[in-house]
Amino acid sequence: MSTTEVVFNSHPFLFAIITRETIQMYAQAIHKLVMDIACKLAQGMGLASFSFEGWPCKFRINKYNFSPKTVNSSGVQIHTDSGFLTILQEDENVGGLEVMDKSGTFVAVEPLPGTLLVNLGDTAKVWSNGRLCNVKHRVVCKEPRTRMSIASFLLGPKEAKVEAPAELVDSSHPRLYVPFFYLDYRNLRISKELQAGEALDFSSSKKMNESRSTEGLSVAGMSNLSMTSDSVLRCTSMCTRAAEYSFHKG
Ligand SMILES: O=C(O)CCC(=O)C(=O)O
Ligand SMILES: [Fe+2]
Repeated sequence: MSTTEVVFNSHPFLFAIITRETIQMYAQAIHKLVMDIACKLAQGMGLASFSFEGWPCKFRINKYNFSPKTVNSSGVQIHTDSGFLTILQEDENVGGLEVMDKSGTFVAVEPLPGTLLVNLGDTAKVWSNGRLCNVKHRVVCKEPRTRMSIASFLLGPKEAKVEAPAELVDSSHPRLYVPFFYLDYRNLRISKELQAGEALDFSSSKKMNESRSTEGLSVAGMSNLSMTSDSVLRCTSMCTRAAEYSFHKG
């Protein structure tokens, strides 16, 4: 049976309170859940045999150093997640997460102990040819208390391009996005400071046709960009990445 290999990158203080075994168990359980949900989404779109095996996952522990001075300011600025799907384990006591609804209004997500929150990212929108929606969200400091959250991400494929499977493309659903490599897309979001899904325009088939450009637009937009940490842009000094773990089936 394969195991989940966990690559650690942790703040030293965490090891005092969380053991390696606990982290490994969490990673295994959340990996299974992430894959189950992704497969069910694919099944729901008639793609029962689509496999997300090998798509990288990671989870991150966020620590928000909220204080009386930071009330009403931004903990994490508006963004979409770049990957396929995210499972959020919110702080059970301290709220602050807000998601944007269809009308563009931010709605607060109140803490609900014992629950997990699932949201979809840019990769899901491209992969589903626009059927699944990426969700804009942010974190605002509501009260002067330290806030912790765990965000687990199913990212995009490493070797293959992000693209809608042929079954989701036909004459009434033309391909909305020119296929691209996930890492190129993440780098583009960072370098252009377009963290709320706008970077998808660089791969939009419609925009490319309008500008009578070809695939070159995505290549020009997405190549030769160096990789940096996307926490640099999204997080304020209030939010630190206390730990990050990458995991995959090995
Ligand atoms: O801390 C939260 O509730 C949200 C974190 C988040 O949106 C992210 O890490 O992408
Ligand atoms: Fe997020």
